[in-house]
Amino acid sequence: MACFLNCVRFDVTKTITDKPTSKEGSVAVSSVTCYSWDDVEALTSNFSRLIGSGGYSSIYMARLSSSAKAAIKVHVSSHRLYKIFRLELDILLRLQHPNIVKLLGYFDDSEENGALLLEYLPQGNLQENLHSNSKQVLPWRNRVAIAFQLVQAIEHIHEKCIPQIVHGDIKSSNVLLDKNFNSKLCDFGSAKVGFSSMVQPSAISPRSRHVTMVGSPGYTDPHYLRTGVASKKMDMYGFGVVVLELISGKEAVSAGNGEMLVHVAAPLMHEILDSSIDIAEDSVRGFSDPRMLRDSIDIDEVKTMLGVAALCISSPPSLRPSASQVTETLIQKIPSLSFLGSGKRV
Ligand SMILES: Nc1ncnc2c1ncn2[C@@H]1O[C@H](COP(=O)(O)OP(=O)(O)OP(=O)(O)O)[C@@H](O)[C@H]1O
Repeated sequence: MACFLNCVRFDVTKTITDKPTSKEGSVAVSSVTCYSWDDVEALTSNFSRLIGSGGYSSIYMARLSSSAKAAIKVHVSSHRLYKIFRLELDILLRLQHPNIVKLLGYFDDSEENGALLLEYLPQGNLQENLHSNSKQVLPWRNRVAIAFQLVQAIEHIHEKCIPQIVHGDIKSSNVLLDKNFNSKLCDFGSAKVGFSSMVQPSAISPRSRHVTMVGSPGYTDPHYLRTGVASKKMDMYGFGVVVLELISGKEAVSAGNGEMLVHVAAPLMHEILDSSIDIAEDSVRGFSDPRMLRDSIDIDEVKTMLGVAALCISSPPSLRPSASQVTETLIQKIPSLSFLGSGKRV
């Protein structure tokens, strides 16, 4: 494949500096390198190590030097899917946050081929870490930290960058973990950009009225499925499901019987939202991941997390909390978050 337009070789670094302003008046700056296809082949040693795959892409290990690793997300070659690549590239160029995967560079032929060079997250995605037998059991305090960091990433895209962004596909396989199990949100290929709170889906065909769905089974907001209206609150629904996964260790959709976690959790969620009942410790323990050490779980923290999940998934969208409300709740009610540093935001 030829080297296109303004792409340069990786040994002649060309950086693009993007400076979107945030609501808080701070300036996000990202320096990103543009690569040729030859560079992509060289960085991946001819695509020798596949580290992940999704509906639209394959992700390969890349080596920037003998010690520095990265990941290259190569989008499926297609004129239609090129738009998804461009969307993800344009969004990642705007974002700089410790809990959002960092864009290091990209390849773009301006027609149908694109690749993103991303920071490498060695612990893989949260779904594998929670549900694969080959992984060590995540302790409770890591689970709380992952939820806290994820909601801060969501808060950033919803409330702190301009234009605001709805991710559109919050799920555990889109949460990556670094060597210390800090979480980073990835995969902005389903995102919606540039509106205040609600937007009609852009992909409604005028002839068929067919709505192109975003979201994944087990995580998709039923309100979105009914109305086709995407909003920040659909991200909060996905976040609620991830919190249930973190607490229970169960998959969003059971690989065994196909049952959805939100259905399994529904009776407990109703109990929690009924403020006249103080939920029993046995119910909390009964729902919690049995692989976690009994003594490592703080029942009050689990109750707080269950309460957050209940508000995110059981309420109508207008009553669901915003990401900043969840962040504040977690800071106030979960003292163990102090191990992240100041006890406030990381
Ligand atoms: N930067 C990275 N570091 C390590 N692994 C990664 C990285 N990016 C992606 N992966 C792995 O690849 C998987 C798929 O990535 P991603 O979700 O971005 O692809 P996708 O094609 O957009 O998938 P989807 O089908 O969810 O749309 C992730 O779940 C993860 O296991």
